Amino acid sequence: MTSNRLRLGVNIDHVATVRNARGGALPDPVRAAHLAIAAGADGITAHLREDRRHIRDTDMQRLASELSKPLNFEMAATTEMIGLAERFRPHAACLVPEKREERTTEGGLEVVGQAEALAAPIARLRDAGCRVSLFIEADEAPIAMAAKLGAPVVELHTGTWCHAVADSHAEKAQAEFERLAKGAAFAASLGLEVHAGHGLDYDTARQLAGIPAFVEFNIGHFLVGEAIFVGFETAIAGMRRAMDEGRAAGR
Ligand SMILES: CC(=O)[C@@H](O)[C@H](O)COP(=O)(O)O
Ligand SMILES: NCC(=O)COP(=O)(O)O
Repeated sequence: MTSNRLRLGVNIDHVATVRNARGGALPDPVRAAHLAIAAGADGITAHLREDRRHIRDTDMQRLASELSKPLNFEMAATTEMIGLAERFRPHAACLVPEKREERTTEGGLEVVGQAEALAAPIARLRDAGCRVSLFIEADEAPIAMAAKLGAPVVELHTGTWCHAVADSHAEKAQAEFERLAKGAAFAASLGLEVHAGHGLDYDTARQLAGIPAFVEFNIGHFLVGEAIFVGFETAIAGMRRAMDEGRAAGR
C-alpha cells in the first residue's frame, strides 16, 4: 500500500433512510458499517441530523463503540450535537451546514462570517479528542479561515461539480473541477488534510482521484443505491477500484 493511496470513507446514512421508511429496526446501518469495513472501507461516515431523519443517536453511539475503523461523525455545530460528540468521542467530527427543509446538504459551511461562532465548538471537539473537519466550498477564503481556526482537516463539497457532470453541463463541470483542484492544492499548501465528498459516483470519484492533494473521499448515497443492484460489498469494491485507477492515472 503506497502512502498516497486515497482513503474511502463509506457513509451509511441512507441505510437508515430505508430502515426509517418502515419504522422498524431493519436494515441496520451498523451492520452495513461492519460490512463496509469488511469490504475495504477505511472508515465510516454518518450524519446525525437535527431532525433525525436517518441516523439516530443510538446508531451513532453503537458506531462509536463497535467499529474497528475510524468513525467520522457529521453534525451541525449546535450545542446538542457537540454534547453528543463529547459523549460518543468519535475519531473525527465533521461540521456541516444544516437546514431542516433541505433534501440534502446544499453547500459548504459558512466559515468566514461565522468564525467567532465556530471557534468554541471546534475547541470543544478537539478537547474531546476528535479530529475536526470542516465541510466547505473549495474557495480560498473558507479554506484560509479553516486553517486559521485550527481545523486540521477540510472536506471540499463536490456536490455542485457532481450535479454539473450528471446534467451534462460540460462548461460548468470543467469550471467546478478546476475550482476543486485549485482549492485542494491551496488547502494542502496550508498544511490541511484534504477530503472530498457529496454526490460522488464511480466516474466522478475516478476523475477526482487524479488530484494528488486529496487524501480521503466520503461516499454514501451512490453506494447504497448501487448496492440494490450489485450488493454493498461489490459496490464498495468497485469504488475502491475506481479510486485506485484515478489515482494511478493522475500520477
Ligand atoms: C455533508 C454531506 O455532504 C453529506 O454527507 C451529508 O450527510 C448529506 O446529508 P444526507 O446524508 O442527509 O443527504
Ligand atoms: N460528506 C459526504 C458524505 O459523507 C457522503 O455524501 P453522499 O455520497 O451521500 O452524497
